[in-house]
Amino acid sequence: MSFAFTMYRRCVPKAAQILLISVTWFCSVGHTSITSDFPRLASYFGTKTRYEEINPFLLENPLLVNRKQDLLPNTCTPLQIVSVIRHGTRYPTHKQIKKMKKMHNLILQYGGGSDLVEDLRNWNMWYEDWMDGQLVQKGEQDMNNLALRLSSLFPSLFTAEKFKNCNMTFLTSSKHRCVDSTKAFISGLEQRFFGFPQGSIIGLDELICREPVVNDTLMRFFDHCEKFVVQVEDNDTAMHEVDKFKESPEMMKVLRRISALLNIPEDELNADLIQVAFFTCSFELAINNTENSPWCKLFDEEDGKVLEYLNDLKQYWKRGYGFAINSRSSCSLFQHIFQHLETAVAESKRSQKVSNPVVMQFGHAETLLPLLALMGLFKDEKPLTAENFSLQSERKFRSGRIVPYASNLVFVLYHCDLAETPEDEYQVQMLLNENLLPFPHSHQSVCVYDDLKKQYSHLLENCHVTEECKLLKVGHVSEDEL
Ligand SMILES: O=P(O)(O)O[C@H]1[C@H](OP(=O)(O)O)[C@@H](OP(=O)(O)O)[C@H](O)[C@@H](O)[C@H]1OP(=O)(O)O
Repeated sequence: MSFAFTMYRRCVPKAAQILLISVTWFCSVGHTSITSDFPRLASYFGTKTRYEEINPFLLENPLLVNRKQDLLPNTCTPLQIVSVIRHGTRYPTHKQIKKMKKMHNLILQYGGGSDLVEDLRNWNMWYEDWMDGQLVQKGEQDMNNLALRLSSLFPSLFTAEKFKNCNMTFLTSSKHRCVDSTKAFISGLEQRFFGFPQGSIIGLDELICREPVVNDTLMRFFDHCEKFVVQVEDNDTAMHEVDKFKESPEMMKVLRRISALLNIPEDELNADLIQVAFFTCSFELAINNTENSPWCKLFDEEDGKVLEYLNDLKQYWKRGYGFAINSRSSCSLFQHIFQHLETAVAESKRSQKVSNPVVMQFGHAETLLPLLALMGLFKDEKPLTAENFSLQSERKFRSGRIVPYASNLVFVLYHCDLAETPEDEYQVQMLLNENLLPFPHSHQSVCVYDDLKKQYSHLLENCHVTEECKLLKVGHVSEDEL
């Protein structure tokens, strides 16, 4: 058995882990000078965070792939990748645009007395209702570049031949931003394989499978889960902790500061309007790359932390660990991923070609977060509540680190030639946003496929989404849901 393979055998021995950590540390430290000039607020935008905050070197070179050294050695061949990807950068939703207009009008009505207020008064409110969450041009680039980077990270999987032979699957949620993201991703692949320019409509007749396939049952499972819809989505009391934090001392402090800065009476403002002002700063940066928007000058770093927590509370209670049904509703997607892996392993054992080596599935933050929670990732010891903002300052559940725009969870299945036993031949790694993601049960970055199946047998065998989503009785969510 080779030294390299021994190092990675089973759930990677300690020495290799230290090596991996050192490589990761070196990479991130090596890039601190690039990030130092960026607005500090940009790391507090939660789900409105641009992808480059996670991998800052992409600001310099959006096609740079620097993770090759983290993957399994050459004695292991990638057989398949199965991914769940959030759409790229998008416009604000209609709901947020409405709030933006209200906030800007308040500044026009009351504001005065400082250069900052003057800048905000002169700011052009260019967001319009029709934009409603649609993918922006930067979002297309996000996807195009992601396709180029992933295909260069796994060149043996992303080949022109597999593409032409329809051995790649592209599933998407029905929302515009996801369909357009899928198309932009496919266009990135075409660019790689055939040299088409980005966004080109020139096609090859034989490329019948270049159209995304809409599958809301998988990518918008939350809409199809009655228990989730009734007990969480449509339940006014489910976001209790979020609503409470909107009235918290931390939030009130931010509100009072903004009220004084803008000369707007405190009772004209509320947490939603403060939050939308902060989001406007995020949209200006993510969509237009504007680093000096007057909206950003309203906030200091402490405000950023409070507003990030407000967003994280929503994600936690609506999509994360807050209620069990949030993650249980994603069982079918989880099982679907494993069905792909299982088929690939079976085909490989029969010495057949893997029929579906590339599976790309495009959805939302609300697709990815429940899935990650189902797998036990980013789980803090204590729940996120309105009262524990300070206690949670080092929390794992930071949506901006987990599900920024274009975030992606990738399962990579390998066949390893030098395995000691037949079971050890198949190994899995996970990447989140192109960085190795340790498995929660072992904290290791590689796992034998059979071990992984055992680890998640309770989800693979005992989670039946029709049962999980059945609404037994209408009413409040019980405490044991926590
Ligand atoms: O606060 P907004 O209106 O932007 O909320 C969006 C969701 O955005 P997010 O909370 O994740 O920042 C959006 O998720 P996305 O992944 O598609 O961006 C979600 O699909 C949409 O329904 C909005 O949720 P809402 O809170 O139900 O309005």
